[in-house]
Amino acid sequence: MRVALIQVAYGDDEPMDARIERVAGLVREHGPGHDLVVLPELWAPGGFAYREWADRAQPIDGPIGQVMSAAARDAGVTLHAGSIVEQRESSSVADGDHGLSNTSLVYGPDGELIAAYRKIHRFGFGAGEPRLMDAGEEVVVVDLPLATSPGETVRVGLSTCYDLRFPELYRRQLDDGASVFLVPAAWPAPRVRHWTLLAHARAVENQCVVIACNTAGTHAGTEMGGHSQVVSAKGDALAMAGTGEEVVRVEIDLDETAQWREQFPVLADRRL
Ligand SMILES: O=C(O)CCC(=O)C(=O)O
Repeated sequence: MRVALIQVAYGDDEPMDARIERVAGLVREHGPGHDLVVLPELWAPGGFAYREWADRAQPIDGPIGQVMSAAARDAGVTLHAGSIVEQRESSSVADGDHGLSNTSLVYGPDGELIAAYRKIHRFGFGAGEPRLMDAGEEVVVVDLPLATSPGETVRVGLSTCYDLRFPELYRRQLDDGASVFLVPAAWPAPRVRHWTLLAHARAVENQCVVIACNTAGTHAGTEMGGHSQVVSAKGDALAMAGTGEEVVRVEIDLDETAQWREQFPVLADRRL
């Protein structure tokens, strides 16, 4: 499986509309020839731009979704478009809810929406996400089409940033058949060691590939950590970005995951 992670860098001075066009251009430029392109969490509204989130919220089929769907189609790739601040339909907003979710969107090479995942674990310890957004409740595992091998799919589990700290979520995804975990993030620089450590831990303990795309640059006073990474099911770093804007390209041998699980059958020793 050929994958490109686009580690987007941004600051406070780039208007959201300009960034949406710029990132769509990056998908069109770097996507062709890959099976999957992955973008970071909340790259359009700003991962830590709490004050702007309400104004920048959109429904799933809003302007960001439309531009990302077109970019996936033009590039002929499956696109994990990172996440948006989703303005949910009033029918899905319960009493006391904010009506907003941190929602990841995945499009197929035909531009159709394949999956949406609402971040389950909200980051901020009472401020930020828990104060402004509602927690997702659904574990999402989905078969993604491989654009360069028509008819073939890979089963992936979706999660977002802070979710990486909660191993039980990944066990659920594993039990639902995932062999790859996709993790967009806006993970800050001061804790980037946790980011790399936890991605390796999730890969090793579940014998799954981890594809984790972080943000770069500094916005809303928060320096992002970069270091987007792809970790094999054996726990080897197949690719690791630096700290700036970067496109990381990697070819993943999906057969190696099944071979490793057979060769070192640790999952068979679980006691439930
Ligand atoms: O867990 C962390 O250290 C960072 C999490 C985060 O920034 C997020 O979920 O947006």
